[in-house]
Amino acid sequence: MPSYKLYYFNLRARAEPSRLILAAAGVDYEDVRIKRENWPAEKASGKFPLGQMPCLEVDGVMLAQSNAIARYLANEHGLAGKNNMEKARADMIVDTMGDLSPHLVKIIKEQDETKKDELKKEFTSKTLPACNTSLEKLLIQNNGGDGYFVGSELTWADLVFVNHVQRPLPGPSSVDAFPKLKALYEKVIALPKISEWIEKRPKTDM
Ligand SMILES: N[C@@H](CCC(=O)N[C@@H](CS)C(=O)NCC(=O)O)C(=O)O
Repeated sequence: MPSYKLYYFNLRARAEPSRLILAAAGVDYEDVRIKRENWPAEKASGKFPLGQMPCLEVDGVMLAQSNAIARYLANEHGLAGKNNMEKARADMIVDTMGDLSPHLVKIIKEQDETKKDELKKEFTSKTLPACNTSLEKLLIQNNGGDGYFVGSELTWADLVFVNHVQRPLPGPSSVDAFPKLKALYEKVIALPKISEWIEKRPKTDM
């Protein structure tokens, strides 16, 4: 088993899918959480290939880009899908959630509180429900929506979905109106390795 070091800020955000994958796989790793005040020096050190985090160090080799890292870990630990079609469906579901990122970044970066509230309202009333509608449709295409997103076993798409539901905006109730998604969320967070990680992980705002 390689030695893994996962570098990020003390946040769930872009690193949490990889942490959930490592938890589901029962793999040991070093969860390195760099303090904001130390980041400029770390960034300037040249250690991080793109000058950004998350990064995963695998036996001394650095990988950047959160989705590339998560997909690599999923492939390594049997959570990517059983064949290329399953893998492509898992990617499709992950990318569907990834389409929300620019909206979230815009909200986080907005300094004007009135504009921020407007963006949040737009996100919670339109953007997020549209995404969840698409996700539920994709879920129902597999086993009528009563299993996992892909095939017959847990994949990283289900774990990225857990992080999607637990996003700080608009809060953990975002799938209440989507019964199949809600049932999937509850099933995945109840898996022993996942519930253990959620219980013990550092408590952060996002
Ligand atoms: N597309 C990249 C984006 C990475 C990214 O934006 N990282 C931010 C934190 S979420 C960062 O490192 N910011 C500090 C900086 O750019 O100096 C990914 O998904 O990993």
